[in-house]
Formats: sequence, structure tokens, C-alpha cells
Amino acid sequence: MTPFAFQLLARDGAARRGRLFTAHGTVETPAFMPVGTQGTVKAMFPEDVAQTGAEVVLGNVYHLMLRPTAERVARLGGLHVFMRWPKTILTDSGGFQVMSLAALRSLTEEGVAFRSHLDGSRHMLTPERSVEIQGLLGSDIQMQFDECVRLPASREEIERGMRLSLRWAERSRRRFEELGGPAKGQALHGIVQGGDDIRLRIESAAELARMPFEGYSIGGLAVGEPQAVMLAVLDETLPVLPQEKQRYLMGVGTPHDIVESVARGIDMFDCVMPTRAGRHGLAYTRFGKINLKNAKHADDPAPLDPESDCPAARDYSRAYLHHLIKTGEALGAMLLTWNNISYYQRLMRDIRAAIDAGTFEALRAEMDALWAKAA
Ligand SMILES: CNc1nc2c(CC[C@H]3O[C@@H](OC)[C@H](OC)[C@@H]3O)c3nc(N)[nH]c(=O)c3cc2[nH]1
Repeated sequence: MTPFAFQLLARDGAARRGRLFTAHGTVETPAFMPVGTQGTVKAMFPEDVAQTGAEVVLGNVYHLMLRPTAERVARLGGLHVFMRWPKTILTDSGGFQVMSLAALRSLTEEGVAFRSHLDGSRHMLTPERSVEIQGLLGSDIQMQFDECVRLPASREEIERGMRLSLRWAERSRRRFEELGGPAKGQALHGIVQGGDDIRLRIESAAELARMPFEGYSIGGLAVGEPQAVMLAVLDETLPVLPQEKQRYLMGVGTPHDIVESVARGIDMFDCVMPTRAGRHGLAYTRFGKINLKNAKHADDPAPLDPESDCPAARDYSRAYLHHLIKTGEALGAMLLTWNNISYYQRLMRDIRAAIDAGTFEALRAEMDALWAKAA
């Protein structure tokens, strides 16, 4: 089995160009990872997701443990086989969903006991169980079980959650190694917490940096805080993490968030924005965001972007897309999701090329002009 590895290939300021090596192929970074929470990137065929240039998709412990259960996915050959995605899969540990979706939760040192939001059945997630589930799914890049404290929160609450997550990091790591994750070429990330408290953020990152994680995620952000707060946390946290390991900013973000975070040293992103917005008629393009619900598109024969290499952007008129969205036709969600994922992958390709060419600051200025106000 090829071991997991991350290679730092080039830098342009604090922006990094890298490459991940996993058991299911390589991943060029900075990378955007489409969200496939329940074993599907909603409204897209896996072949089309791959055609956009995406090399990693996300799965989620919370959803998949409830339906169809991790044991059933394992019996059917694991998540790669189940969803017909041959490339890399990153799974989230459930630490976020269990606090936002589950009913009747009780959080203790052991873990989180909760009732399913679907049928009220009782479940328990612990660091050990979350890592076992990610192993059953066959995930290439796994997340520790953590607690994401919602902002705004008191310093006591933020500190409690951050220290609990550090203890859960150790237990997640121990279980990952007992299950032979490293020998299977799998990676486990420690997740930095600490809310918007810089001292706690630095302490969390420093403690995790002492543990043998293959990579690190920045959690507890993109939970409603202003972009300036998120970026300030990155400014203080990223220098504390090992340079030679990949950094994943969870749940981020808009094109502007992504460029500003790459500028500070983030390598990987995930966000429901392009897929969710697509289902609601919003198209991301090189010209900005276009709302296809707007009647002004009703007679427009032009496609979203005639120069795009994505059929959804190049071959269908805005009039037709407007019609599909207005009538609630499934094809509307499919085409706009395909367009949006393609746009995000095109943005990541441009970012990687700019870092390679040493022209990242010029791209950053261009994206700032286009996206800063359209947050
Ligand atoms: C959006 N902002 C945001 N997302 C976040 C997620 C992923 C949500 C997970 O939910 C699904 O998307 C809705 C995805 O699951 C495939 C994602 O991994 C987080 N996950 C963990 N474990 N810890 C965090 O501190 C955390 C913070 C977040 N902030």
C-alpha cells in the first residue's frame, strides 16, 4: 500500500502549491472538495464531478451512520465502490452535524449521545466510534471527532470545547492507529478549535502540532463570523502548524474567502455553496453571480459562459435555465450545480497556475475586484 504523503511544490508569499498522494490517486492543491454528504454530490453524476477536475469529494459520518449505516456501506465494498467515486474521499467526523442536526443530545467526556433527526432512534458518537465509522467507509482522509462551538460564545465555553477537542484528538489518533490507518495509506487530521480567541487558537494548534497527525483542519469557523474574524484567526493559527503538512479550512467558502485563505496558507476547502446555490438558481461565473430566477433572463439566448469547457455553462441558454428553475425542473438543479462546481474547479486551477507562475497577488487583486462586494 502506498503511504499517504503531502508534497509542498511551490510558494508565492504565504500561498502554497502542493500535491497530496492518497491510496486513490493524487490531489493538486490548493483544492476545492465538492460536498457529497450522503454519498452523492447532489444532482451530479460522479463522472461529471470528475470531469470538472475535482479530485476529492466529502462524505459525512453523521448522515451515513444513520442511513444506510457504515456497516452496510462496508458490506457493499466501501464508499468508493458504493458511490462509484474512484478518486480520493475525505470524511468529516460528525462533530459538526451532531451539534446542529441531532435531537436530544447529551455531550459528555465520553462523546455525544443523541437521537436521530430522522426517526428518533438513539445513537452515540465517540472519538473511537467516529474513526471506526470512517474506517468502515474506507475514507482516505479522516477527521478527528471534535466539538465545534458556535460563535458568539463566552471565552469559558470556547476554552471548554477547545480542550475537550484536544482530548478527543488523542483518543481519535489512538483508535486510528489501532485500526491500522497509516498502513492503509489513510490520513487523520487534527482539528484546530478555539473560536475567535487567538490565545486559545494558538494553544490548540501548538498542542495538535505535537501529535503525529498526517494533516490539520481549521474548525470552528464559517459559522457566521465576519470574514475579517476568520482571516485574523488564520493569520495567527497557520504559522503555528507544521509547514510540511496540509491545512484544510472546513466549510469555506465563497470565491473571495478561498482566495484570501489561500493567500494565508490554506491548501484545501469544502463548501456547500456551489451545490446548494445551484439548486436555488444561482450561477457562479467569471462575470460574477447570476440569479437565473430573475425574469430578465427569460428571453436571453446566450449561455452562461460561451468560453467555458463545461457543457452546462457553454451549451444551454440563460432563457432555458431560467425556465427550468422557474418550473422547478430537476435538470435546472443539475445544470447549475454542474456549472458551479466547474467554476470552483476553474478558480482552483487558476490559483494553482498563479502560484506556480509567481503571479498569485495579481489574481488575488482581480478576484478581490470581482467578488469582494458580492459576498
Ligand atoms: C459551513 N461551515 C462549517 N462547516 C464546518 C464543518 C464541516 C461540516 C460538514 O457538513 C457538511 O456540509 C454541510 C459537510 O459534510 C460532508 C462538511 O464536512 C466542521 N466539521 C467539523 N468536524 N468541525 C468543525 O469545527 C467544522 C466547522 C465548520 N464550519
